[in-house]
Amino acid sequence: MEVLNKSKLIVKDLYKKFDNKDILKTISFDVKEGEFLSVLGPSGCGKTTLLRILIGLETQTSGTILMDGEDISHLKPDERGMGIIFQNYALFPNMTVLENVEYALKLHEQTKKDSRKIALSTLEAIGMHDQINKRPNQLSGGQQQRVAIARTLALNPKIVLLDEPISALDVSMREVMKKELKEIQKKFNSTMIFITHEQEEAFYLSDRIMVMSEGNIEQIDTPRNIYEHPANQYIKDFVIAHLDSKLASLCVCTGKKVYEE
Ligand SMILES: Nc1ncnc2c1ncn2[C@@H]1O[C@H](COP(=O)(O)OP(=O)(O)OP(=O)(O)O)[C@@H](O)[C@H]1O
Repeated sequence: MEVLNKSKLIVKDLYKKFDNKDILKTISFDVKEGEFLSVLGPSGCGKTTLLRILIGLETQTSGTILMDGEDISHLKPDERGMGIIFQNYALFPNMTVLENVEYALKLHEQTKKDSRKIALSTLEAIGMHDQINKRPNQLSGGQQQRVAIARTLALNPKIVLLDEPISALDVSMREVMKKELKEIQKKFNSTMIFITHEQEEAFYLSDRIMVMSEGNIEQIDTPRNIYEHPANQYIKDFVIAHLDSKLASLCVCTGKKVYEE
């Protein structure tokens, strides 16, 4: 594999088997500093397993994970400096928005003293500063997801992993969150790995997309290169045909391209 100096994360020969079944079939890839990488694939292709191994909730059968050049393969989740955002928000229902964001900051020695200040400035950056005294059940799904994002970003993680974070939202809110997520990533200059089975989401949000099937990487490239130069028949069927059928008429109507430049 081409090893790039600017890589934030390098995954080398990652292999995972469950019950004698190969789930990740010796995959290698890198993620660059500040990059938004989507992992796109159908249900069961190994996306969640990959994400759980990256964050340390699952152990790989073999292979190495390097962050900033350091081998983190066997570190505990809280030693890896990664943040994770789940589909179901996972907010504490009995805490206010501010308390939810402050909670984890108070647990860390480096951020304990300034926890309120950091929580408030992150909520402000994410546009939730006028909701800080509300509890999660007083917020819309999109607002709850923004609080979950603020809670993760407040800790200043080296990499943010997003596990289908907008899938649970209704269609119109998904469109809003897609745009917001892109703005938030630019504002915080975060390195993000985004898990999704939605082709349009991946094409809209990503600098690069890693398309997976059955534990293999089928193609990893920019949306434009994947669209214009699909690597194989699988990409043509799973990605291009889907985008063409869903978006072609829309693009003709709006004059937009399938991918953002
Ligand atoms: N703890 C486990 N024990 C045994 N098999 C597992 C375990 N976790 C996942 N698998 C299997 O690994 C394969 C990949 O699952 P994984 O959840 O990583 O896929 P996915 O692409 O994230 O799918 P989805 O989008 O449905 O979550 C599946 O066949 C699944 O049954």
